[in-house]
Amino acid sequence: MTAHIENLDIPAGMEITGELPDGAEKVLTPKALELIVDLHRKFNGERLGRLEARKERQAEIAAGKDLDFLAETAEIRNDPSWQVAPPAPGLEDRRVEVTGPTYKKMTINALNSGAKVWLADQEDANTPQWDSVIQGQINLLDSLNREIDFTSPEGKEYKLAPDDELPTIVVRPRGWHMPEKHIRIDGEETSGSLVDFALYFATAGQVQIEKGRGPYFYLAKMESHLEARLWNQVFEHAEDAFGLSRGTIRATVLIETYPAAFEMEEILYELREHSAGLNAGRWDYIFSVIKYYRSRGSEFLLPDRSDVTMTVPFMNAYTELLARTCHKRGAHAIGGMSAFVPSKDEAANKAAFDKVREDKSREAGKGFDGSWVAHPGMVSLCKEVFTETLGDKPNQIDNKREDVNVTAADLLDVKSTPGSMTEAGLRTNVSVGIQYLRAWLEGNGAVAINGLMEDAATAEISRSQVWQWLDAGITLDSGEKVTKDLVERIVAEEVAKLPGDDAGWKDATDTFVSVAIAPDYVDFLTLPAYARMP
Ligand SMILES: CC(=O)SCCNC(=O)CCNC(=O)[C@H](O)C(C)(C)COP(=O)(O)OP(=O)(O)OC[C@H]1O[C@@H](n2cnc3c(N)ncnc32)[C@H](O)[C@@H]1OP(=O)(O)O
Ligand SMILES: O=CC(=O)O
Repeated sequence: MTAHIENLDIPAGMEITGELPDGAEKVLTPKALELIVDLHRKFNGERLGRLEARKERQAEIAAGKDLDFLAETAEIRNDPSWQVAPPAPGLEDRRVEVTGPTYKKMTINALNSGAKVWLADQEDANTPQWDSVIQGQINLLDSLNREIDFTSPEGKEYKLAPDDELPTIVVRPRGWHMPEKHIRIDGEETSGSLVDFALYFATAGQVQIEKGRGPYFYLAKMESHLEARLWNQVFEHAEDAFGLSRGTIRATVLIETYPAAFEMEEILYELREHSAGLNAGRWDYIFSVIKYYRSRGSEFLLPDRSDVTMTVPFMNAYTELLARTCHKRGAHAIGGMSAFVPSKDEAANKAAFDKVREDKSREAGKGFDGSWVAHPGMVSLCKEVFTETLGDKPNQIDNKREDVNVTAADLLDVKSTPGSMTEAGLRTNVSVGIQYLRAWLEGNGAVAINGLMEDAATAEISRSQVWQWLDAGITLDSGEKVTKDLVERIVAEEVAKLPGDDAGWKDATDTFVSVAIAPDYVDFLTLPAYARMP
């Protein structure tokens, strides 16, 4: 690590703190830094306003109002005339998308995976550790310039496949809620979203344009079409600032919050010139369902995390509506993440592949145009399954799914979810949550635990479920009522089972307990965790 800050051309009003990795000047260019300043001054106030609006909506739900399709935007939904832009170059065929963080080795492995798209993640599979934020941008730029290679400590060499075999890169910046504490402007903390967007857009994004593709993004955790409008304004501003034509930037929006499921059409509409469709972000969606209805009693209590599958009524309804909405508007519908990853154990490996096959087949049958896998080992399987449905066609946007008629009541039908609330489920939530948080605090945003990919979204489910069960004082299958004492006892017992001494688990345990047991629900566990990060 070398501090290069004194060598950077830092615009007036900007302050950068924290050490920088070698090569940082390649991405912290004057144009990129000026864009960050510009975007911050123009849009940060609105971003903070949108975050306040989230709190107001949450308070309305807590007071008994239900989410519903918006009356004020009915005209947009009822207007059959509008469509989103046709797919941009490199985004026509998205039958398999591999996701993963932008660490150097994983960048090369993801790009060599044979997927059609790589979701280069600066969000849930990553941590906002300052070094990772900047190094990830360097890796993206270096890979486009074919200046990336890696040698493992064991001497294994990693090199990029030829250009025409590489997937299209789609970057997922941090969500609107995350700050970037190492860059301040006019004395104010900046937005992680705007920093990630601007650094990529101004550097690697411009190389993408030269190569005939573009700066493409996945937009995470949005809660309303007004948040999508804000992104659209950011895109227009950036395109104008760089003299680019409208629609050069493209964005696929993750529908992964409960309120956003009621505004899918409006979100497509707001971004229509920049839209590259929607994705069914299932894990964050479950987290958001718990978050929004956490205090609304037994109708909104979810059973064990493992019981909340894609076939339960409220999850089925949301994915049906997503496929229908996208295809009605000429947009791609992209499926979500099956969390099963390959295993060295033969039986577990077969079970993982069977589960992923089943999941991807169901999505292809619903009309999705492609889907996500968490691991390069699953790329061929997903490609094969979607090809069974798509054949040579790049997508199935022509499958309009006019048979789908999902109502607000269907989306809200949480009470029909079969399953039970068990002590084993509580223990898993505690153990997995703490193990994940330790990895996160040490700078690793995604890990495999018990054969499942765990990232920030799945950890949010675990800690939210503990909070909800405790708040509701539910009785477990064991006959025990969930109380603060019980959770604390289970935390101690589960930590004792983990390898190493308890001291090594202290930060993660404290963070978990602070969000799982606190009387006031914390909106994102990554916020207190980020506060613990240097
Ligand atoms: C809810 C959501 O938001 S989902 C999207 C966000 N989440 C993600 O993107 C998770 C992505 N997946 C991962 O990070 C990883 O697959 C993990 C952490 C779950 C498992 O990783 P590992 O424990 O390294 O798995 P494993 O040992 O089987 O990996 C085998 C090889 O594949 C590589 N690999 C595994 N997953 C990925 C990936 N997603 N991208 C690139 N390379 C990968 C590993 O680096 C390793 O490479 P090597 O053999 O050259 O050393
Ligand atoms: O971001 C994806 C999800 O499933 O959550």
